[in-house]
Amino acid sequence: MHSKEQISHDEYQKTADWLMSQTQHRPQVAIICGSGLGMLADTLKCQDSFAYSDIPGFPQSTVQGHAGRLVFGELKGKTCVCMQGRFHMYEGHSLCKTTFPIRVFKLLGVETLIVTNAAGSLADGLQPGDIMIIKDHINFPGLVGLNPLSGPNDDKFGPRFPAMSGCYDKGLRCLAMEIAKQQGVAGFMQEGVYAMVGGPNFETIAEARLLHRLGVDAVGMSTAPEVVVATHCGLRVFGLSLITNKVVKSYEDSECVNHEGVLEVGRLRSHTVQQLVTELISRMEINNNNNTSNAV
Ligand SMILES: O=P(O)(O)O[C@@H]1C[C@H](O)[C@@H](CO)O1
Ligand SMILES: Nc1nc2[nH]cnc2c(=O)[nH]1
Repeated sequence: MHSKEQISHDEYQKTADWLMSQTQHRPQVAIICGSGLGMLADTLKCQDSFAYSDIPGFPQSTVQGHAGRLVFGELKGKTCVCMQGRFHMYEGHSLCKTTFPIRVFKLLGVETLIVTNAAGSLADGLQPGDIMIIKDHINFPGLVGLNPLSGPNDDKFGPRFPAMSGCYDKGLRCLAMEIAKQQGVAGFMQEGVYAMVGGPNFETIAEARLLHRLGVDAVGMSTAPEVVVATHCGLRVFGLSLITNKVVKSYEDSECVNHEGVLEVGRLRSHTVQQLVTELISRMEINNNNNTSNAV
């Protein structure tokens, strides 16, 4: 079911054209807010915002903690667009739909994508409340063919066989670490590998042990398809996971993860994430060669 649906170039373009007719903002940076991290959009000045239900072609967000609004605005001299709420495979969306906004952003002239998510930690050194800069990912659905790029390739967006090594920009990762040190939060920040699983259930103990043995530092239910599509169309990507819980790996452990707890940690750490992302956007250099006039 997931690989069959195709979205034509015209459909992405129609949505981009509609947005450009509704706002003067021409974003350079797009931000996707993970569960409980929607407040990132509040930092934008001179906002124009649109409910997903009002945007032609946009899917609808159905998850608690994902408001379902696209917010445009200015942040530290950069024009940004922020998704307050993302789309997950487990909601029943096709992977093309979950990643629909990414190609629209490309057509709007976006150059850099910042993805955030809530994730459970497998690494012993990552505690709830820690922030993991995503160094790389394992896209489990992608490994078995559930990939938003399946089906005929749209050459206007990118190549048939895109490379994914280096898809999380090293320069931005280093800059984020430097900022964390300056902001005094480096003690609870480290780089790691994120793995996407399909969800919506959390992991069994045996699954958690498997992921741990495979070298996964944090696990969640999103992000990888967005990053695959962004990398395919040439966007620079920065990603971070807010660790909201430890994934239970022991049969002796009676703790149980739940979505409310995930949202709560998001709220507790929201200010830190906001400050980090704001400073990163302020200090990142933008290559202004990806404006709407030469976007594919
Ligand atoms: O949108 P993200 O990846 O932040 O959401 C995570 C994964 C599930 O959707 C949810 C579980 O609580 O949080
Ligand atoms: N799969 C998964 N997703 C999460 N999102 C937040 N915490 C978790 C978790 O423990 N597992």
